[in-house]
Amino acid sequence: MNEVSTKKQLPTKSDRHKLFGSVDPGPRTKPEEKSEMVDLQNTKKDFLFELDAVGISNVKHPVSIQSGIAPNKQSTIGTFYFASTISQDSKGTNMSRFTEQLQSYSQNEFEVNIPTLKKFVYELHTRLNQRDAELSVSFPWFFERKAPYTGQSGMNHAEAWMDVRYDQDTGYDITVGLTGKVTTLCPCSKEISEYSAHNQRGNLTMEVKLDETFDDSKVDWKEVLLEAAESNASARIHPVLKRPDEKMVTEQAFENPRFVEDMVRLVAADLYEMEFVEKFYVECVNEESIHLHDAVASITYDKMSDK
Ligand SMILES: Nc1nc2c(ncn2[C@@H]2O[C@H](COP(=O)(O)OP(=O)(O)OP(=O)(O)O)[C@@H](O)[C@H]2O)c(=O)[nH]1
Repeated sequence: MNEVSTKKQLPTKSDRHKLFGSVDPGPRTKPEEKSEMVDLQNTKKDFLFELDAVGISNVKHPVSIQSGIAPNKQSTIGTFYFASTISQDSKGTNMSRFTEQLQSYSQNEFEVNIPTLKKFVYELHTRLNQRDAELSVSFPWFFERKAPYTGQSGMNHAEAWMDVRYDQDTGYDITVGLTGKVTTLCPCSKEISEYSAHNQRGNLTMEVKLDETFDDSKVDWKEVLLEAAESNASARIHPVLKRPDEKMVTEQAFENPRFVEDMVRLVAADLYEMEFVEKFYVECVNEESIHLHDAVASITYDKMSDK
């Protein structure tokens, strides 16, 4: 017996598009050459207010970073924000210039470090014809971590970011930050219980304004901030722990109980002692294991005015 073919005979692709609502192009009345197009963005009038910032955000781009901890050079994904102020008499910024500028840095691997980002924002302010320009980039930073007893290693990561501004009147302003995770063991629980103590994963966020002499080819600020968080915690977090390691971190956490307030104050003290830090913000958010909610504490401190 012959098989009956059941294959559908479909309309052509262009007929299918029409079937689903596509229409032929209408008459063309507006110019297609750039030189003849209206340039709304560059209209000059009194537009009522100057704006603090106009730009683009959530721009993903591959970048490379240097790290004080292995792997010392790594590729990662940067999420960028670019902006500048605009004057009261400018209708809009030229948004294509932000991504044009980014593309000009991507020809060779875009290594995000302080000198490169300073050069980037300086050129951006010139390209935009504005008195300032700002760039923020955040990225996952990976670092090798060895287990405390067996030395078995694995890869941890933290979220890091850099914010670099240039203003032709005031110069550069550089802020860096990091959110790292730590173990915290509750001091209250330890104190009141016959045995054990609940503990949680703490998210430590530090943001610092760097002084202008800071040289990121000599000091890795990511490593320094991570150490400030971890060295003050109940215990560090590890990707690989064998039993002798687990025993060590469990006992270490019990020997070093911390409230969120303790974490913030201890990390603040470390940042206060760092010569290259001018201002800082520290926040600890503990994902409580005995609650559905988190415990939080934070501090903002300006070392220049000592408050
Ligand atoms: N200012 C402004 N631009 C927008 C907005 N939304 C989209 N655009 C952008 O407008 C851009 C095109 O404008 P411009 O960058 O000024 O283009 P252009 O005038 O050809 O650029 P230049 O040659 O550098 O002057 C596109 O990249 C769009 O992303 C908005 O809300 N405000």
